[in-house]
Amino acid sequence: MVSNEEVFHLFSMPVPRPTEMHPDMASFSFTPRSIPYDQTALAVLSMFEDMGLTARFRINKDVLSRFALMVRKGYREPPYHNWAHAFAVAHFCYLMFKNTQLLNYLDEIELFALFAACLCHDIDHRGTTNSFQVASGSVLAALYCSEGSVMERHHFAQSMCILNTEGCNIFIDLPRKEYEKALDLMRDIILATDLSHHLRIMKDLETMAEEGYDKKNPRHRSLLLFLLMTSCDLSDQTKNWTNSKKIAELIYQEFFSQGDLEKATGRDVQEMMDRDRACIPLLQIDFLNKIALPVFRLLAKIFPDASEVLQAVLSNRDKWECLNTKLLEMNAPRDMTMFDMD
Ligand SMILES: Cc1nc2ccc(C(=O)NCC(C)C)cc2n2c(-c3cc(OC(C)(C)C)ccc3Cl)nnc12
Ligand SMILES: [Mg+2]
Ligand SMILES: [Zn+2]
Repeated sequence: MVSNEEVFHLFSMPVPRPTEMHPDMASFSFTPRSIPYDQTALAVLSMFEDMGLTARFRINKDVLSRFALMVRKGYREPPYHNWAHAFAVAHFCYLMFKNTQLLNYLDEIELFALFAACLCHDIDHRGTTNSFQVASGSVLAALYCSEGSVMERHHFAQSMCILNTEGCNIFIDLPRKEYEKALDLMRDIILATDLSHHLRIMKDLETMAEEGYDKKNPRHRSLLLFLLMTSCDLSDQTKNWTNSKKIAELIYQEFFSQGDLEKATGRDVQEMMDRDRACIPLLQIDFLNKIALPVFRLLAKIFPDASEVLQAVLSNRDKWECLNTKLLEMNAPRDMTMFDMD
């Protein structure tokens, strides 16, 4: 639980507009990681307000403050899957609202659920993968491995715990039907952040983009929410090269720590988790080409106003190609030491 002083301090402050917090907070090039940790809870309130969600759903300000502080507190501090990631993910959802006609595609309850899911989608992450949970026989695997998406089920369960905590339920004043819809959406959207779920629906996403989004088609509405969630989850790749390179550093710190654990327990290690074998530029080129770029190509096709983010990801992919070529020419080791290169 968060202290009453913390909550009072937050909800007693007048909520600034996002652009009063940072002049370019509503532009795609803005890096949300530049907002200091202790301003992020206020920034969450500010984005809720600016999207009209607080008014539309009569969200009580002290409930929203308690919710934001509880969610932030629900994150651990692994190198990548921490609160800064969740905040950056939610910020991209806000950017889509500010820079595209998002509410021509989704209705407000879907936006509300998507934004809340962005904030909660990795809560209590330990910096290890689903397969590591199963292989190490963790408590979470014992709880969820029969259904799959072990971590994502845990993230949703943790989110429900917060919503069921006294004074923290931001959906509480919704009529019953909207309340149930919001929680169903939260669940489906958080479960959709499992990479294997995303790979399973890629064909359907491409078909939807080909046919053209049809907001009367419930399947299209679900697919669009999943695409938006994945875009938000990958949005660090839509920023400048410095940000992109920094994120890779954090992700491989997490991956290599898992690899070290797997080596220590005599289990075989994937190359991308093995600090002695991984070639980070090649792995990033592969991930951007196979996973990130297809996502942002689809996003740009459905939301032409978001085309600039696709350009940014292409530019980052090209930077990794240049770096890889340079390292090959220098016949240099392509490990973490490469991070002090520009
Ligand atoms: C910069 C960047 N490099 C990555 C390199 C590799 C991988 C990875 O898991 N490779 C496994 C093989 C089987 C593909 C993920 C990476 N990654 C993610 C990410 C995305 C996730 O899932 C969604 C959002 C649904 C795609 C889930 C977890 C993570 Cl960490 N976010 N940023 C990155
Ligand atoms: Mg996740
Ligand atoms: Zn995530």
